[in-house]
Amino acid sequence: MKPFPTHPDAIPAELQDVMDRLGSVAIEVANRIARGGIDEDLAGLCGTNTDGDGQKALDVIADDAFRAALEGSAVRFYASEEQDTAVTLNEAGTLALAIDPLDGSSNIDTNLSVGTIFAIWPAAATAEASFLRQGSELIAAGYVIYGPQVCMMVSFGQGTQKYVLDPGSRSFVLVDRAVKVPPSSTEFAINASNYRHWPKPIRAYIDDCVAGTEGPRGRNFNMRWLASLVAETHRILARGGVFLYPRDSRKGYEQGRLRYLYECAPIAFVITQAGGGATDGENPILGQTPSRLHARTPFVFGSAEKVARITAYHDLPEQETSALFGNRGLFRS
Ligand SMILES: O=P(O)(O)OC[C@H]1O[C@](O)(COP(=O)(O)O)[C@@H](O)[C@@H]1O
Ligand SMILES: [Mg+2]
Ligand SMILES: [Mg+2]
Repeated sequence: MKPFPTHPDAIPAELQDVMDRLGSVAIEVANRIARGGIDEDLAGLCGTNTDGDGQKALDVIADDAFRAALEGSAVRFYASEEQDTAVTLNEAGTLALAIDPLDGSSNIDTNLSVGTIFAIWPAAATAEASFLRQGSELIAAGYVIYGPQVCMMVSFGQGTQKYVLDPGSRSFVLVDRAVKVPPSSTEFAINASNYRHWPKPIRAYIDDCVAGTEGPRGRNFNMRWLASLVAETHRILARGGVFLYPRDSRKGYEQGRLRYLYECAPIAFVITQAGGGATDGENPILGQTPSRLHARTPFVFGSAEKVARITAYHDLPEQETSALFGNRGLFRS
């Protein structure tokens, strides 16, 4: 049995082959995670990547495995969060694939969900031309979550589909062909330890949520932070809410933390195909063009109405965002 079933919307054969290869590696990675600590230490530090992030053993294992499996496929250019530059895998290939081989790697030793995020564009003449373009030109994107259940969420531009790994047959099974982000929820996700570094509109939005029934929103909210983008995305696809990783005043966080190619563009594609919203706080993520492979961007995504509300906070006059739950113009209209 093929690891990734034939897609109901009949995707091109070369894309189907790439999905099979991604599916098989994901199954291998899931098995390796399940056996972590028995014969290898997957959380052991083994270097730093081009962004200066510490690399864990599993970051490198996953990157090597995906790259090796895609050799000989239609993937011409392979750009990974773990590599300095894009790698040419097949001069005759027609696709360009960007990957975060292991997302949420600070969670490996805590046995919380981690994942793999991928984005596929048609290949252009060079790697730069293939990757430094708008996210709206993606032809496919998705992620695998290695959690209590292994799932793949993927979009080929016609909605978002959910697959669950059947460990018995070692193949992904389609369980929902039109996943939708629930429009309402009282949950938000942000790393609140950075509050003092955030821009005013983000502080104002969170102040109003935290004020609960006593603030301008007039209801209580709940907060989550898993430090694993795939796990946050999966929760938002299941029950709505909003995720924020804004730019902040710390050195190196001028454009937030998350990378456009390997994280934000693919997650934005999956979320918007599921009816949600995805911006940098003000403008749609998929309308942007990264300036370099490892470019970062502030990232806000989730239930469309919440994402739009956060954009509206950026349009408020300075005196309204600087006052702790002051008379936000938003609520007077
Ligand atoms: O530790 P912080 O600053 O809260 O950042 C958490 C974010 O970093 C990430 O772990 C970055 O991903 P990597 O593990 O691929 O570097 C995201 O998954 C997560 O949203
Ligand atoms: Mg990541
Ligand atoms: Mg990673």
